[in-house]
Amino acid sequence: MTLLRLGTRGSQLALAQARLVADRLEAAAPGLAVELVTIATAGDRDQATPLAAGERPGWFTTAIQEALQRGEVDIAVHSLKDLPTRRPQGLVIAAVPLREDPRDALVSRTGAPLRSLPPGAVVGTGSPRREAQLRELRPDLDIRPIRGNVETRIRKVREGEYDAAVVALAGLRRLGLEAEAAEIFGFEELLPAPGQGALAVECRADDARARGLLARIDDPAVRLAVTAERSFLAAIEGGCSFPAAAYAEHFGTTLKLHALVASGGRIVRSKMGGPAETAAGLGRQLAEELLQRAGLR
Ligand SMILES: NCc1[nH]cc(CCC(=O)O)c1CC(=O)O
Repeated sequence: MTLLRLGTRGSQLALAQARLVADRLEAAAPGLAVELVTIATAGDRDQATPLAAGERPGWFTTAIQEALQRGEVDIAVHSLKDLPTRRPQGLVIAAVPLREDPRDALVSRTGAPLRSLPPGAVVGTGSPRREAQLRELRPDLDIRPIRGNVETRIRKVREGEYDAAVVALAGLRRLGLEAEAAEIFGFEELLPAPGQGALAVECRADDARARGLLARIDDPAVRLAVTAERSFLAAIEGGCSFPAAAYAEHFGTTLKLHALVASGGRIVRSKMGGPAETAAGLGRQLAEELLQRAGLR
């Protein structure tokens, strides 16, 4: 019996995701036992500061990466969309094992979809990406910051602090709360964050044992899709600090990357197709096009 220590946040969603990865690893490597080690991140310690995605890179991941670098755990599981595009020293993303449905969902107090919320309804989201797209769909809404894990946000809606909130469908599904979704948004309405719904498993670059084990649960198709999305994000971050969204769809051996940037109350959208193995280039090219069209280059 050999042991692998897995570092994870302690939220219900993080633990559900960590168990998914642990189960896959144990199934792929008979005789392996995976032990979950919970680690509190800055985002877990501070539940009050309004959180703008992208404003605090590493808020949910850095403490776990540091434990990995110190050798306190052997692997780390993250929601890929929380992982900054800037890579830390000595760590690799050795598996992108599975992706849940990447779409965003609306949770509302009365069960009403977005179009049926009353004028001026209070909608919770701390994400500038979600806010920009919601404003285009419903300019009358009162969009307010919301913090806390998925269950907390649902509770704040139920208790009437908000009429509705937008959350990742992946989070609802993994918590067994899919029935809470009043609406699931199409990509043309609310394009997700790069990497949404996907998991990333990191280990130390020089840990051959962990790399070998993680290679067994890597999904190359998911990896290519999120590579396109993250290379888009990295190129946008180099050019501006505006909200961005991206999702890469698979069609056999080709990828179709949908992306948008929001700037000055305006959303600029585009899409681009290409062979899956050109994923990184596809992301960079689409970022360049959008930055130019948005007048940011
Ligand atoms: N930082 C929040 C966060 N990070 C990952 C998820 C959900 C799972 C995922 O998107 O992969 C969420 C919650 C949400 O966006 O509603």
